[in-house]
Amino acid sequence: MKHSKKFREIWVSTDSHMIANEATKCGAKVHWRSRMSATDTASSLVALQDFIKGHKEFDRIGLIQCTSPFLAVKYLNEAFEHLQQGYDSVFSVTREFKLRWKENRPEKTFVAVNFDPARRPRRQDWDGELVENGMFYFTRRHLISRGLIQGGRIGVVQVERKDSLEVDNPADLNLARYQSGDL
Ligand SMILES: CC(=O)N[C@H]1[C@H]([C@H](O)[C@H](O)CO)O[C@](O)(C(=O)O)C[C@@H]1O
Repeated sequence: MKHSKKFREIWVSTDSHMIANEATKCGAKVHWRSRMSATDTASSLVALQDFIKGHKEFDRIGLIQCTSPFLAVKYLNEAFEHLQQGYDSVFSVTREFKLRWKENRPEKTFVAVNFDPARRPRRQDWDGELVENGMFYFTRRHLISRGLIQGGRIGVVQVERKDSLEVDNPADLNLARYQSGDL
């Protein structure tokens, strides 16, 4: 984020003194989360709503999730270009080539969701699908106030598969360590 030199201010939203200390050491400002937005089940939207309540000065806000360790400046630069072109919200996605199936209950039968089994696509013949990878979300204050992270004119930044890992459990953390050469 710092290396992109595009942010007016960088804030870390937390209720932890340890994280706040680290943030300050790195030159970020600290937003102390309200109790309601610092629970295990609070969504990012709730955290954003909590942030804008205390910071009326920002119209555009970028939420960078620390669970995406392979964030790169090139992706942020692309997001900024989109914002300059007039997009209201821009978020990160990865192109996936997954054939998805849905379970019918209670019959326990299955139907294809995103392809026709009679005409199974090959990756090479298919554009695939854009899937959120949780790396970042740029948005506007008025959208957050309305309970939206994505809205208005919506744009995306495509992140390479190798950079799109999201850490959600200990196995992901091991993978991230392995990928970054820490293991
Ligand atoms: C901005 C946003 O909505 N963040 C949400 C993310 C993203 O949906 C996910 O990272 C996309 O891959 O998921 C959670 O962490 C989750 O479900 O555990 C909840 C969090 O509120």
